[in-house]
Amino acid sequence: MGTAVKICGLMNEKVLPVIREMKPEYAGFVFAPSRRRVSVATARELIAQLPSETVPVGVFMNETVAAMDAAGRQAGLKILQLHGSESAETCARLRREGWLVWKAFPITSLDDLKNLHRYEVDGYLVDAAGIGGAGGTGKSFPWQWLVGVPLPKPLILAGGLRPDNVRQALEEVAPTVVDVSSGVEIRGEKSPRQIGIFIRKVRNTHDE
Ligand SMILES: O=C(O)c1ccccc1NCC(=O)[C@H](O)[C@H](O)COP(=O)(O)O
Repeated sequence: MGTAVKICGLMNEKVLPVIREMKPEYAGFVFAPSRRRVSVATARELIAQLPSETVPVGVFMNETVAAMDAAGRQAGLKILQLHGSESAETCARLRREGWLVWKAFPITSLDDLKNLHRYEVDGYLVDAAGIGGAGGTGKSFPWQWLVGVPLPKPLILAGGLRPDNVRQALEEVAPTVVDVSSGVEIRGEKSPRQIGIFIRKVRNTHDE
């Protein structure tokens, strides 16, 4: 199986044709404070139009279990991605409620990689560190830090990925999923063309 793709920060219907054509494995909806934040109602409308192959992921930062559970049910999410300082116990509670949980870890040094082992979750997302741990910065951390380090799986690589560097990331890190937001935007808006190019690069179906 090849590496899966998550296109994060979907906000409106303009991207739906390319999502329906390319069928990325995951689509992300940001509920955390962000310029990409969507309401539960908007997410619900977009999620209802995703192809069946694309799993909807909700991105939260430091929300209560009750708020995430309610938003997740209303919007029709399948995976909750926790991008703040949520504890291992918060993740465990959500899993007991039946949610699949991806925990995001901002990586600023090799030491940060030790945090992954403190959690038992369904995905370990390593990302560059934005303010308060926020993602969607378009910045990357040195992926070489991941090479040869035993890490729990599935591993989701995020932060500063673009169509022109994603093949290198795949070769160096071989993650389970690559997660992109800024790298498929033009002037702050998701670009259907860049989304298509990115997914083709990952699937190695682009013209060299
Ligand atoms: O995307 C955001 O604006 C965001 C805000 C707050 C917390 C998380 C956020 N995004 C999470 C993601 O999964 C992004 O895809 C990931 O951080 C990669 O972003 P980018 O470097 O822009 O590709």
